[in-house]
Amino acid sequence: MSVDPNTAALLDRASGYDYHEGAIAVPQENPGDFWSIECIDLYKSFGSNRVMNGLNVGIPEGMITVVLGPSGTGKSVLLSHLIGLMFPDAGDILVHGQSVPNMTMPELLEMRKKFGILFQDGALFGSMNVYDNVAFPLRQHTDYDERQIKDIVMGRLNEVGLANGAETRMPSELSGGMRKRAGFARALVLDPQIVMFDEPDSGLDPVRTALLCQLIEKVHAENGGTYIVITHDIASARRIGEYIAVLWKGRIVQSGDRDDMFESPNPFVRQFLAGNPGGPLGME
Ligand SMILES: Nc1ncnc2c1ncn2[C@@H]1O[C@H](COP(=O)(O)OP(=O)(O)OP(=O)(O)O)[C@@H](O)[C@H]1O
Repeated sequence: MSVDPNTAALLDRASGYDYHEGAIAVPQENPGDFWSIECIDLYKSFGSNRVMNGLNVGIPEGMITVVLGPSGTGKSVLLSHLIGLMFPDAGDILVHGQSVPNMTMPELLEMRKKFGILFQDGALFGSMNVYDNVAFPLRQHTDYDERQIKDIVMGRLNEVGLANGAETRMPSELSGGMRKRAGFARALVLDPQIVMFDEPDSGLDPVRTALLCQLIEKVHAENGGTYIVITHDIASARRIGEYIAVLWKGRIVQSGDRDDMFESPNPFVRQFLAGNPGGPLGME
């Protein structure tokens, strides 16, 4: 399947700028030293819909990376590839230097233990209260007794500001922001090395989005680890993105440190980060 001529022309123009696809070229002596995750020349189509179109990006170890792009541009598909829920038609994904598409099922299951994921709506089990939701991964994947589980669950709930009686409430009794915080606590209970957030700002007003961003930064500062935040919210990217990758039409237009990105000479990136409807990128 070929890329439509307008897209090809815009991507060619974008590739004339310094940073395009450049970041992945940073050498590392040992796998995982610098890049926690590397996506190399990823292609993925659903029928005639090409979603990943030669995507290259590195996710730096130990930082908060924001993957920013408009709706429908392949952000959730990218997340699914990182944890081996989807596989590329071509290209490779390395997690700490190991190729995800080439893993056996047991290796995949082991690799996924590195990840904690906060889904858009928190993805809580509706039939369990907040405490049992957060305890669930511990009961599934560890031999801890209930006293140890309680220590961890209440510690994590305290961290996200939900250890104040909210633990006994059902998900349907929580606000959208509380559901996300409960999902965040659950994503952390197994001490993941990599935490992914799929549009943490979706459905939240600007103040609650800002508070959630503050919480993500605080928890990251306390726990370390590699955080990947998928969003189309530029304010969130500016607030928490130490490293930012701009995704458009299944490719990374530019990635780099926040300051480099917000001072980018690349008109595509400038348009994205300014949220400006006028500019070289269209939303067609
Ligand atoms: N399982 C699937 N089967 C077929 N097409 C899919 C599948 N998953 C995603 N797509 C398509 O891939 C494209 C990208 O979808 P994706 O959900 O990754 O976008 P997104 O950038 O996360 O968008 P949003 O910000 O709206 O959530 C869309 O055209 C979507 O229809």
